[in-house]
Amino acid sequence: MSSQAIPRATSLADKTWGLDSLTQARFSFDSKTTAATILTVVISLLILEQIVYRTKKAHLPGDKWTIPVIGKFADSLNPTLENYKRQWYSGPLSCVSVFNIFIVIGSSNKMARKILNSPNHAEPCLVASAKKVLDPNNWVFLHGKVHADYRKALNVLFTQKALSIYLPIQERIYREFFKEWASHKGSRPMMMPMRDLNMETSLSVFVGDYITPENKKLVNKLYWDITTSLELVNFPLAIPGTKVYNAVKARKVVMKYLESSAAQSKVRMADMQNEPECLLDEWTRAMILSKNGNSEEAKLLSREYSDNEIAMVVLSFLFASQDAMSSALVYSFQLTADHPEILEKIREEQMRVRGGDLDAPLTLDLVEDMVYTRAVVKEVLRYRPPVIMVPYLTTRNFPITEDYTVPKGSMVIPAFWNSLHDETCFPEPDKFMPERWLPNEDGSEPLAESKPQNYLVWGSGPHKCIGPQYAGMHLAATLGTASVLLDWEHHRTKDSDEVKVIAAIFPKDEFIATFSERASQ
Ligand code: HEM
Repeated sequence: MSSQAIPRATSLADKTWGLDSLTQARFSFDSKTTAATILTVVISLLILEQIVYRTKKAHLPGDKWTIPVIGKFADSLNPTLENYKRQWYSGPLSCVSVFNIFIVIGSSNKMARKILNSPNHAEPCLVASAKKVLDPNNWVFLHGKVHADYRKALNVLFTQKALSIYLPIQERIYREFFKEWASHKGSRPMMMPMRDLNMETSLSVFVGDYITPENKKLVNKLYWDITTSLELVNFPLAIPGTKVYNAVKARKVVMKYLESSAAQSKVRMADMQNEPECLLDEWTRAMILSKNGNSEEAKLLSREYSDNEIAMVVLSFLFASQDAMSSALVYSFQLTADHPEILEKIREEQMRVRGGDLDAPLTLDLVEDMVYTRAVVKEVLRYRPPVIMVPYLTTRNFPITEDYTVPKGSMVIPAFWNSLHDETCFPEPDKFMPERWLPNEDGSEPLAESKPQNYLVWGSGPHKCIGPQYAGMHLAATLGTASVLLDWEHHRTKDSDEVKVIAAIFPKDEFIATFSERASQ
């Protein structure tokens, strides 16, 4: 090897140390020594990496050694439910390392809730790339009182009054999409068409007509770049060509549309003659009305939220809801196709609550009456929870149990699967059984409701999901309406029961199905 990389002082003209003699030092290059030095440094770093990993791991289950530098990166590129389950059932706490990020997973109900409810020790980081992708200033990264105040102000967007404005918008979109699904010749993977239905519904509910139909399509397309970049661990640098780079670019464009919508809504709602027609309108009107109010909520709302702040909230709603809702929708249709007797019961209930009138507009009361359909939705979310875990980051050493402290700067991940498959309240947990959510014959609460702390579908603690009412209404209304308008057939493949993870979980074959209008129509 001829390259001479590291200059080494090999002799001095005289043996006295000083600036003069130093400048006279003759440097020569010794390639063997250079190679040896590099090798020593590399080996030392690799040994150090293992020592640090072993020290952090302590007695937790997990690999004894970590793969140098990349750790379990290969697994995180191709996550499978089987691999995850192996990890979750290896102990209430277990660990892995990916790109030298030390990750502790809390899979028992106690550990998962402890992580979610310890805001002084851990805060959500969503996924490693989330701050870059969503903008570090996004409200979801706030903490403590500022965050709690923000949430209180946002509650106005999910009141019964607000939800009743959203429902007709949703129903109009379902019916349009169902027509398209039924007119499609032959079977196809339904994950993307169902994602499109969700995106169209979310955008129309959130920003109404402030974004044109063409631009909604563009936002939908751009948002896919955001979704695919939100892997648990991504290539760490946002350099051109990487998913994170594309996602940041997409977010900037999406934000422009959302900011413009917020500005238009403020103007339209300032005129009291105009009625609120979407979530943005609910917010901007509430801001105007609360200017003179004295309640705590009025004070929180009366602050002037900028177009940028409002747009970031809507972006966070899209981020938080889009993939989880698409996952829930896909599994709702797949599981009901695989269990025709359950679909039949949904149909019976839908015909009953709608009084046989399939054109009657949906109302919140009607959705409330759909007891069985809502039990199906609850079971879909338990059986295939869209969000299987939520990454948090420790902000200081976190003594999570008496004998283990998660080091500061580690990722700490509550995993929900074990809680939702706990046979003490969900007997035969791997069976899809909506009946488990219905009251017992004597009217008492079913066993499934006996440990509400186990139902971690929406998380827990200060960052618990803000949209369960909206999500539950959307899922029951979509499935219920589809059940009376459509027939659908699932074309099962060997991958139908396998799971892939794209932020949320989906059937690996993306649910291949055929839809047709119901013969009785
Ligand atoms: C089936 C649908 C959904 C599921 C399974 C789901 C699940 C979750 C989970 C597990 C979390 C993390 C909770 C935690 O850290 O403790 C979360 C947070 C959140 N979700 Fe949802 N979600 C859904 C739909 C929605 C919808 C429709 C919206 C808004 C319209 C929404 C808005 C949010 C927001 C804003 C947060 C962050 C809250 C905060 O940091 O304070 N989600 N969701």
